Amino acid sequence: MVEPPDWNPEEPLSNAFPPLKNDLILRAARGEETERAPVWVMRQAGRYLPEFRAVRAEHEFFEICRTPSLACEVTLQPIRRYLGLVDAAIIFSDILVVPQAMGMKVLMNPAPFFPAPLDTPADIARLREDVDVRKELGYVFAAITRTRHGLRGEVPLIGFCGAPWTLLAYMVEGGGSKTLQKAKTWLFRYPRESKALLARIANICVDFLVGQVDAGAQLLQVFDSWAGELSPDDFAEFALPPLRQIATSVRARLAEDRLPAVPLILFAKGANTPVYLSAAATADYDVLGLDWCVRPADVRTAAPNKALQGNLDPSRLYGGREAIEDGVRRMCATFRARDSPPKGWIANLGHGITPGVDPNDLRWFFECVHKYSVRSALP
Ligand SMILES: Cc1c2[nH]c(c1CCC(=O)O)Cc1[nH]c(c(CCC(=O)O)c1C)Cc1[nH]c(c(CCC(=O)O)c1C)Cc1[nH]c(c(C)c1CCC(=O)O)C2
Repeated sequence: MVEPPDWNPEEPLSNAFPPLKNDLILRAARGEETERAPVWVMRQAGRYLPEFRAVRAEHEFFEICRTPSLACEVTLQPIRRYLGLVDAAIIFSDILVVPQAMGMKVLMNPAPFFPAPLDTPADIARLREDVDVRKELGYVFAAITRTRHGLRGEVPLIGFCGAPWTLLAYMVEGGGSKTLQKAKTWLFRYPRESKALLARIANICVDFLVGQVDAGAQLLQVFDSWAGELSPDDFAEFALPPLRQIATSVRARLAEDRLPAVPLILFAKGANTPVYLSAAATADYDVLGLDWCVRPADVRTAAPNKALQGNLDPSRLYGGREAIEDGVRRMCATFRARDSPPKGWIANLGHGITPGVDPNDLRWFFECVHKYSVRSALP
């Protein structure tokens, strides 16, 4: 493990942060209709940015995650570049730091790789029994506190974690997978053990998310990247209970610890159709993230009390200025349709930005959102 040279675990977390200058995303997340849509993009600190690639050329992926000064630097890169255009920062880290905290080895070369995945439930014995989240993941908290100061109040800082189902899938598959055959074998062959492990992961996520708020995170997002690989019934049986557990417990713990009641975002990729969304809407998240395979008008009735986030196809950013402008115009018109009830909307892509996008095209995406998400700009 790389020892973070600039982080003293004994150092108290300072929470005297600079005052926030832009609260657009916080208002939208709470369900308010805003003067224009706040906008950020998933993976906005990433390989499409030359300044990120320059840092990556010098440091390993998890070394950046574990070194607060580096994590802070790459989190700030897109904020600096797009100042005045982007409305939130997301802390640089990865969802796979939680399996690491549970005692699993995870490499990134360049995709995630677990040298010793969980083959059968007997392997659960290899996991750390009690995870001291502050000890294992305190470097994320230190990075958040440092970044909150570094942001100087320009935009709010988002903390995040992976959802238990997506994390279990990585821990069992040992990396990415097209079919999730091993992870699904677990769910269907060992449902009891799977549910127990999902609940155990959820408990760690709760400590991790509460710690991130304590350190300075102003919104939280849970990424369930593989939610849509489950049938609606299996989603409801396996993925949803730990997602509910996370939202309910995080809110209770924040209140107990007198921490800010930050908005919670759930991005359950692929779990987009009304049947999934009406289930997801029963969990206590403020915002539901959408991928690009659904029209907002079709889901408003399934989740009437939720703000929405999304949902331009990230590949549109490869299509040039006209394709981006057309896509954003249409996205704004559908999220802001006159006959839809006014409700919070956070503009975003429908999944993470991909390597190879021209950073100037992302700038154009932001500019188009600023232009077309103003209600009066629409026909
Ligand atoms: C599934 C998942 C992972 N990580 C994450 C998810 C959920 C979102 C999603 O579905 O995309 C979440 C994530 N990963 C990263 C962030 C940082 C914050 C941000 O800018 O959004 C966040 C929020 C950095 C990263 N995480 C990773 C990179 C690129 C790796 C590199 O720098 O070499 C970055 C910037 C690597 C990573 N990490 C992961 C994969 C599958 C990969 C490799 C493939 C890929 O890049 O998409 C696991």
